[in-house]
Amino acid sequence: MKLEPTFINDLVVLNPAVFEDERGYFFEAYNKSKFLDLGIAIDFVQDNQSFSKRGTLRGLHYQNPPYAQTKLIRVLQGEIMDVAVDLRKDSPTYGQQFGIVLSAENKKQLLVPHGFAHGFSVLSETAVVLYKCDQFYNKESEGGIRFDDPTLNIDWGMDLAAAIVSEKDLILPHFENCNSQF
Ligand SMILES: Cc1cn([C@H]2C[C@H](O)[C@@H](COP(=O)(O)OP(=O)(O)O[C@H]3O[C@H](C)C(=O)[C@H](O)[C@H]3O)O2)c(=O)[nH]c1=O
Repeated sequence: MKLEPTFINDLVVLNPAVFEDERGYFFEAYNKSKFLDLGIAIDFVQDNQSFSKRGTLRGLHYQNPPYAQTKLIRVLQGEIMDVAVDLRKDSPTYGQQFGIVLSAENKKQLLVPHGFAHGFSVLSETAVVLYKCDQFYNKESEGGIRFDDPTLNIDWGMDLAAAIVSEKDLILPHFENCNSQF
């Protein structure tokens, strides 16, 4: 497992050691001891999995403290544009975003710490996304930002006019009005 820092502190990409042979491949997606060796001391408590059709856009979501979540995101099938936005008010990269293509093919994982809004768009026919969380779901603490916020101007890698978005996500506030408490 190799850790690839990004320009945003604590937001990192993880690249697994993949063992391939004539049968296919094997890799350790999570190993607590190896994560500790990389300086990542996280106790995950919940695994989430979602299936989405091409053009689906989920997010941007976060949970406010004390239910803030670190998420370790990977793609089991298909390809997504995964995006995290830094909401930490004291961060030098506050309001800045990082996007990366995660796919079953590249096997990359994105570790999104507390203090970020997270979302993804589906670039393949379908996508199965699995993400580990270090805090349980808490609906009351949920917050979010519109995926098409003009200030963030996120490139989701797709035509937003055709985005498949939940009712809930269509009424999320803009960045400047979000209720983030980080
Ligand atoms: C997140 C979550 C949801 N639910 C229930 C609540 C709803 O009845 C149903 C669908 O939830 P929602 O529409 O919020 O699912 P997504 O839009 O995929 O939400 C996720 O989207 C982006 C990508 C994220 O990063 C968040 O982890 C998460 O908010 O599952 C649960 O029971 N447990 C959970 O942890």
